[in-house]
Amino acid sequence: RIRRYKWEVKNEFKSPDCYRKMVITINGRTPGPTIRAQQHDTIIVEGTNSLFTENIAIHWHGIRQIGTPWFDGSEGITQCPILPGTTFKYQFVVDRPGTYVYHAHYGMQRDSGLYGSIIVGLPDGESEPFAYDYDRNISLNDWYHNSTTEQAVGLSKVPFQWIGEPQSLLIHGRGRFNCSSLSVPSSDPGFCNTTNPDCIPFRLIVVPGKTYRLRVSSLTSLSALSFQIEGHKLTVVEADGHYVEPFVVQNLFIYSGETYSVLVKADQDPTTNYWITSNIVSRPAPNSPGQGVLVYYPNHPRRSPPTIPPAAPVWNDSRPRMAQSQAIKARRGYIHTPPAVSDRVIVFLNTQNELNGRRRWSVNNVSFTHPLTPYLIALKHNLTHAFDQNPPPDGYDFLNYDIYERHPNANTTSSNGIYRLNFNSTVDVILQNANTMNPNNSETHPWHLHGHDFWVLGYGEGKFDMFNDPNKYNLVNPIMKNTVPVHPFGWTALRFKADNPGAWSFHCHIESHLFMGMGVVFAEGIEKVGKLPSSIMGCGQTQGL
Ligand SMILES: O=C1O[C@H]([C@@H](O)CO)C(O)=C1O
Repeated sequence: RIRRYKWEVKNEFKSPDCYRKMVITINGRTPGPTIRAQQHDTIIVEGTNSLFTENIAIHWHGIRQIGTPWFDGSEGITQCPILPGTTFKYQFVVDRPGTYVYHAHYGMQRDSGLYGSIIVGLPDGESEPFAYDYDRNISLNDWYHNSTTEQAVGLSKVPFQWIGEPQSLLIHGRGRFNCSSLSVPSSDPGFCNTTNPDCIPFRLIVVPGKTYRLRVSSLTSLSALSFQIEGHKLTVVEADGHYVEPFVVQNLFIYSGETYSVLVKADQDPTTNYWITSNIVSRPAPNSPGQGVLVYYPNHPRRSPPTIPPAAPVWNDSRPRMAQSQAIKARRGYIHTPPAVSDRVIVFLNTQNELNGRRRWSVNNVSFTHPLTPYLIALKHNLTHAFDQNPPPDGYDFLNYDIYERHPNANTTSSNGIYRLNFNSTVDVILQNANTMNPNNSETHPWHLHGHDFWVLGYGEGKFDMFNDPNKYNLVNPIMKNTVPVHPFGWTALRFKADNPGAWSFHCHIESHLFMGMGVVFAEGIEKVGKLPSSIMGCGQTQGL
């Protein structure tokens, strides 16, 4: 089946957390419309860019774009930007059931509210390996009051001006900023108003005794979150479109770019309502939690729970987060066994550095910059001057580097060179975390791979040991994912098959970190890429192709 969507992308004033701000909407909404489809359907989205002055590009996160690498939606990698006033048609097949997301992939535009969910069901007659009565969707986000452009200017200026922590957390597009905390109150009553209908808290109405499949996704700009429903256990059954061997948690840790399905049974005292909360972990965030309400039918939906919202986990204890990452295994009967060995091992040391006085993030001491000509087009048309032809390094100085200290060479290098992978080869990637430029500090980075799923072979603390740690890899039932955290001062090991012809971004899903250079590009099987559509052309050296 073909599912067609016509979207208009616009600037509008909205108050998702009661504070009025210019946002980017799709057909008047943020989050945008949910795409619902069945496995093997073709999705056609005709998106008109009605922004006044900004380009756009939309990435279909978790959809591998097999045979359509030009519709991945990553500006500068797979396409030229979509200019204001123009309409771009994305067309691709959703080849796997599961929970996915879409979002802007142009600069840090996702932060302005251009995001939504993609839900792919099984074909008729097939069923999931778990039972539930109702299917519901919750997207989580964090929210800033200044504009994406202001953030970008601060991040790229000397001295560096950090974006700071978000002003609020949104649950399905709604949050609650404390308007009375504004230092300069506005005379305009609509400017920050807790009675604004845009910021009515999210409510999930449940029927006592029924089981709900909640599809929880996070598209935060920065924050790692802990999600919980007061008094209710969450059974994790799906991660990034793959079935998980079920396990029960009180709170789900979720990183930007991840999706999960959890089963929740409405089995508590039905005479009251319960808090649904999101809290920031891994960073010392001063703000209040995201709050929604689980409403037991037929209680009044406006009735607040009688309790104080459940306490957040301690923000700086990474052990429970590491433990939950390690608990996620492929479900029995749905295991894709990884290749036993790999053809190439690439170790990515993640560091914070400076480049000509600017604060940057680097991978193996290379801070990524975008070329003007998208890689896919440059590679296919052999435009060898479009980007640096020298590949970045496959590793770093393992023996001597101290991950618990600041990078000794504060001045990093920058490049737009890429990693060329042999087609159909098996590649291992070890993400190695380290100290930032601040003493005794290491952050959490969710890394997202376009165009593929990878097996998560293991996580560890400290410096990855090339000789011993590979012996501990899980080759029996590793989960496949497209986004994975690397925990503070830790490492994460992945394996994937370079079997999807195209050019694919692999990057930290924190908007500001990617903007500051925390990403790489993989290319494989370019000779197998079909004829590129002319709609992706127009920028850099692609004019006239
Ligand atoms: O990129 C970042 O910069 C700041 C901080 O390191 C600046 O000192 C921070 O918390 C980041 O994640």
